[in-house]
Amino acid sequence: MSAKPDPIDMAKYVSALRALDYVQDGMRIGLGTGSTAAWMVRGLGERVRRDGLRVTGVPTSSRTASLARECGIQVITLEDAKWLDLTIDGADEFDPGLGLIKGGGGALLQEKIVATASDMMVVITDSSKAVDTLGAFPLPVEVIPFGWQTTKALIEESLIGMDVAGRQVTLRLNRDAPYRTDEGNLILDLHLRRIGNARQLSLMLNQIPGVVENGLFLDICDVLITGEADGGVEVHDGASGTVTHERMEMRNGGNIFTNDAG
Ligand SMILES: O=C[C@H](O)[C@H](O)[C@H](O)COP(=O)(O)O
Repeated sequence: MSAKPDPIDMAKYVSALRALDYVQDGMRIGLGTGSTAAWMVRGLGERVRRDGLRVTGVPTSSRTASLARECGIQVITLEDAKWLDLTIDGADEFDPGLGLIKGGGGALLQEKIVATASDMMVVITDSSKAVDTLGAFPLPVEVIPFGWQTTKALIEESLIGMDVAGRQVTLRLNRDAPYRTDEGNLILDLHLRRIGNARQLSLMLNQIPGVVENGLFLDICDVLITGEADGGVEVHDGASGTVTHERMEMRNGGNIFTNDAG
């Protein structure tokens, strides 16, 4: 890192660097998408270049693929890798049970496929994304373009029976045009405000013809790392339920964090 980032970026950087402790030589790693995951990709690239770490990466978006290559990480497809040791990715929102909303950057489909094909998923976040109940962040749903307005109407109708606090559904735009995912699909954002039963909602959404996938990641995250701008980091292990607090000490004028666990 050449310049000190702003506090939110610092928190993202801290969590990303802590997540690299899970990386071992020879691993096949799912590379997430978004600003937090980008710090992880840069950090991983540094270890490849500096330490000779040998890993292969399966990116979850074309953006991450470009960044990984720039950083000197060997990129392979999921078809070639077939199964992964570890995925490290960000999230838009997380609850105390490690349920997530993802897809704010439009990469939820590849992210869910890659995370599900991994022995372990480590999620890197900052505390601004913590919620008691999911739903404050609009839930992204990827739909195919064919008949998308019908799909949207079916989603709206199905939401009537759901335990949610809002029911507005909007088409995601990129400037004035519909946003397109890497797969050429569209994103509908569901403004639900509070999701009472995430599991039921996820099942309902994925049963609607035209829906490809939704951004609820349930029972997928194994470890959630929450960074703070001052170098503090909380590591929540889903399997054991333990939550540990550590401190990443800055060295070299804030350019390198090391883990002085305490
Ligand atoms: O589609 C995007 C991904 O789900 C991201 O992981 C998520 O939006 C978090 O992104 P960021 O780290 O930029 O907040």
